[in-house]
Amino acid sequence: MNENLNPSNENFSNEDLDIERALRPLAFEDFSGQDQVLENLKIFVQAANLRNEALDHTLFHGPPGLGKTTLAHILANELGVGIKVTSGPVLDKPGDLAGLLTNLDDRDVLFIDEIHRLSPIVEEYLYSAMEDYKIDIMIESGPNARTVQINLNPFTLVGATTRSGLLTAPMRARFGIQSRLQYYTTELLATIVERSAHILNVPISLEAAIEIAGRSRGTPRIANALLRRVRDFAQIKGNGKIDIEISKFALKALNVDAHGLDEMDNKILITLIDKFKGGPVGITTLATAVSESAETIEEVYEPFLIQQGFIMRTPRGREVTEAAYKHLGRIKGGIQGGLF
Ligand SMILES: Nc1ncnc2c1ncn2[C@@H]1O[C@H](COP(=O)(O)OP(=O)(O)OP(=O)(O)O)[C@@H](O)[C@H]1O
Ligand SMILES: [Mg+2]
Repeated sequence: MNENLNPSNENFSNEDLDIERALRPLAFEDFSGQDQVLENLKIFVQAANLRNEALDHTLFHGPPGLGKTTLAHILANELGVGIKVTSGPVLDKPGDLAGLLTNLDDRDVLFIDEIHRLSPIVEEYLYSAMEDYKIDIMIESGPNARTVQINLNPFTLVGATTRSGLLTAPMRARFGIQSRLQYYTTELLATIVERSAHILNVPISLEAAIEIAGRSRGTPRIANALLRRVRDFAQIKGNGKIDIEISKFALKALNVDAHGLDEMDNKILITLIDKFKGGPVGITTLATAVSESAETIEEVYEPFLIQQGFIMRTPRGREVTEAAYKHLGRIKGGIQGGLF
């Protein structure tokens, strides 16, 4: 799993990751939001269960912390099967993959996180496993070396990626089900915060849940992380209950952006304003200016900035909006927009 590699949770401790696991929904019923995705998955799972077949290979893509790993585990639970978990960078030899594949029981889920980071040899090896549930295995070595074909149990590959643009076309084509996860609304995140508070056994007011939700960058993982930090403040500085006052106090002390924007979000907006007079500017130029890859900006950062109305995509490139100037306390056509 890539829990330590993505921008939204790099500062989390091990304890945080344990709690994150405890807060993870285990069934369709506990999972809020992503309605369209969920409706479809429920039907596909029901049909697969009815026919006693493996679910079609399923790809989840979308920004970090929106529920891809969670959904992979939910799928296995709802199919009533086992799950084996690995990730693209870990699987560096076809032999590793063969070991996993031959140990799958009928209809099991194999979850490959960061599937865009599979090595080309491993990826190619996966193709026949996905398509025909067959793999070639090399036995013996030297002059007696030969390959034998092994039949696998029918299984479901669940892939997750934050960077679907980096998936090869043949890989993508082998997923019968492909779902893109979207950012969550504040209302939805507030219900997730309330559910998590309930699990953590800490009382919270609706107003406080909404306040925390609104600063969570549309992302359940961030909402849960903020909730845990606010809970610390409530226990040490307050009376243990999370109300709006202690929430505001804690979020201010934590230096959380009013919209939950992270460092890179703000860097992108500030760069657009200060270096490019607010744009429009091409994505590659912008990417170079903020030292990030164009694909990451397009897939991880930009969708949220667009959804929040801070950036517009125009035919000539990316442009900041009035709201971005306001958010950063800048004046449009300020110093940089003057004479020069
Ligand atoms: N719809 C949801 N309802 C409740 N909690 C959720 C939901 N989606 C995600 N979460 C919570 O957010 C946390 C992060 O979700 P998850 O690990 O599934 O994200 P991810 O998309 O796999 O992220 P990454 O790309 O970083 O791997 C989970 O531990 C879970 O508690
Ligand atoms: Mg994940």
